Amino acid sequence: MTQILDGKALAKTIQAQLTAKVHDWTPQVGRPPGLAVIMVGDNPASAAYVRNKERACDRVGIASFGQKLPGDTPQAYLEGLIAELNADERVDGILLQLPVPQHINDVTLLNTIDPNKDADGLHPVNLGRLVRGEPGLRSCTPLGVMQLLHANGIDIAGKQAVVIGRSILVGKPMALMLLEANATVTVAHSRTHNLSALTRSADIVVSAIGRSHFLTADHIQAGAIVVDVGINRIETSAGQYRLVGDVDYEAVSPIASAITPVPGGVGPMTVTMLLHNTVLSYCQRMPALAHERGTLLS
Ligand SMILES: Nc1nc(=O)c2c([nH]1)NC[C@@H]1CN(c3ccc(C(=O)N[C@@H](CCC(=O)O)C(=O)O)cc3)C=[N+]21
Ligand SMILES: [Mg+2]
Repeated sequence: MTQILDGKALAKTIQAQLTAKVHDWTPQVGRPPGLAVIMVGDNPASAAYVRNKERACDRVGIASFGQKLPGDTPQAYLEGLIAELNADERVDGILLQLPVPQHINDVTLLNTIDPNKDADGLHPVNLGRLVRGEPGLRSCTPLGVMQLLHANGIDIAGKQAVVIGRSILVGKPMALMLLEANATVTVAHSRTHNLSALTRSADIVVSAIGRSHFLTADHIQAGAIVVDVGINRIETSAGQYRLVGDVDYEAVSPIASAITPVPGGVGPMTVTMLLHNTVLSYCQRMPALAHERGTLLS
């Protein structure tokens, strides 16, 4: 029997734990944790994600300081806004929703976010902490994948893991987290030769490429663990949109020993780890909660 790695269910459990802690801590601190999501332009997929994130904040008791800005907002305005949010005591987490419009330099902006409020874990300081194996804020999607594997009792140490995709948001931090958990990690990407031979030798395959039905039965060895980070919208024959991952689920799931569905796998975990990072940052910034640090995901 293939184990379905149910991200929706785990997200619900972790969000309930976070809710209880936020409920206890808000009176102690005198304010709830706060998250500011900055969205520039009106990409409909981004708008849907941002709405999801705000609804999840509401459920958990995190205050939202969302900013939806027009697509022609100047770089200097965004730098000023981030400086304000860095200085705002009510804000524990800041996230710049990606992608941003062409005229915006996202790297420059991400580098101006206070590393201790960097809810996405994309600041060089937090990436450096991850490389060194130090505690810090970590990229939400790979952190969510690690939680999902851990909560389902999947042993990582000594396994061959192949991560497909090398983005700074997913592929690179994913490889580092698997390495930290003692996997033997290979990072594959669009220039990799003979990908299917490589993935067929893997015990764990994480796909983060963004192409629907890319990973087929030919790519997977029997008993492998398959994690699908892809979020692709495809048009159905009825003219509607359906969310699918990178993995041909029907073909791959009978071969795998464990697999994440899309939707309901990695996506809900990403949102939950964003909430987690915001609460972690709150905990680390508030002296009243000093004794609680390190208890969050245990
Ligand atoms: N700075 C930044 N950080 C991000 O973490 C970030 C980003 N920019 N830009 C876009 C991607 C995408 N992303 C998702 C979050 C939740 C779901 C999610 O909740 N998915 C649900 C379904 C959602 C639906 O039905 O539309 C699921 O898979 O079950 C998906 C994708 C975060 N991203
Ligand atoms: Mg890539």
